[in-house]
Amino acid sequence: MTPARILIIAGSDSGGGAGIQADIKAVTALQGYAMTAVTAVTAQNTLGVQAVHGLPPALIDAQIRSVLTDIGADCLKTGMLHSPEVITTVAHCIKELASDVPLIVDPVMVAQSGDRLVPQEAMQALIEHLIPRATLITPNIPEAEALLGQPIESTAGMRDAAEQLLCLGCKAVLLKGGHLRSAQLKDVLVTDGEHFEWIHERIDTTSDHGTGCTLASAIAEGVGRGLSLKHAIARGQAYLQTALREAVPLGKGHGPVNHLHTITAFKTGIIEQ
Ligand SMILES: Nc1ncnc2c1ncn2[C@@H]1O[C@H](COP(=O)(O)OP(=O)(O)O)[C@@H](O)[C@H]1O
Ligand SMILES: Cc1ncc(COP(=O)(O)O)c(N)n1
Repeated sequence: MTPARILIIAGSDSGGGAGIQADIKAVTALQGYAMTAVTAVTAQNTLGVQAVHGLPPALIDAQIRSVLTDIGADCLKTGMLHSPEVITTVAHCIKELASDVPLIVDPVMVAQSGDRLVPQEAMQALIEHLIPRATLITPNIPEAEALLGQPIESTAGMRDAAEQLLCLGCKAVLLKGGHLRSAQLKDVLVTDGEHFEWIHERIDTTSDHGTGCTLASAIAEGVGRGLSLKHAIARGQAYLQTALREAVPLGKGHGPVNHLHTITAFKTGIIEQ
């Protein structure tokens, strides 16, 4: 089977739990082919973000161009885009080279640790240049609040907020409710004419670093292999929930999920452990 070609445009997490590293693991574990345009390098671990260095827009453009003019892509996924210039560069480049390719935008702003990764002014550029082109945006609650400029205080307000986000011009919104302190977690999908909800029991774990990146990349792999959006999200959710349940504690803070739980060859003894 030819794997789905997924181009990930996002930042690096030295700790390996979020960002590009989580994206590559999720796409690979789901049998897709992961390619990357690195936007920024972060010094980051399970405790927080110690340093951020954004790469020049021209180098980001060159990476996207290099991949798309040779290998091509079945789905694009964006994560940390650290400045308005980076956002306009990415938007122009994919308009020129991949105008028909589905685009999943994860509007990353803040790491799980609470450290800011993207300045507030980048939000406006995202609204103007990238969100109207998106097949799906996947904000968490703080990101949705920043995009809308209003608070979302309970799961009851999530559908209304997702519908308002849809008015920004994307084709669909998956609003993730992990940050609401509820026992049950709700994620809401709104498209033009359709509304759907996923409800999960909250797993009691500190291994929740990179959940948003992992979910968006798993969805990108599903869309890239030709699944419907709803099917790709359901499959991505199933993958992430098992990755949360099977996580092994690493580090002193918020550790990574277990991205590689899909690999059963070790368990069956086909490959020596
Ligand atoms: N402790 C948990 N138990 C079960 N699902 C979780 C848990 N934490 C996060 N999730 C799921 O992970 C996904 C992303 O979570 P969220 O925290 O809302 O976004 P982000 O990781 O982008 O901050 C959502 O589908 C959410 O339901
Ligand atoms: C480079 C990079 N990109 C994105 C995130 C968001 O991760 P989380 O899913 O923990 O909010 C991160 N911590 N680092």
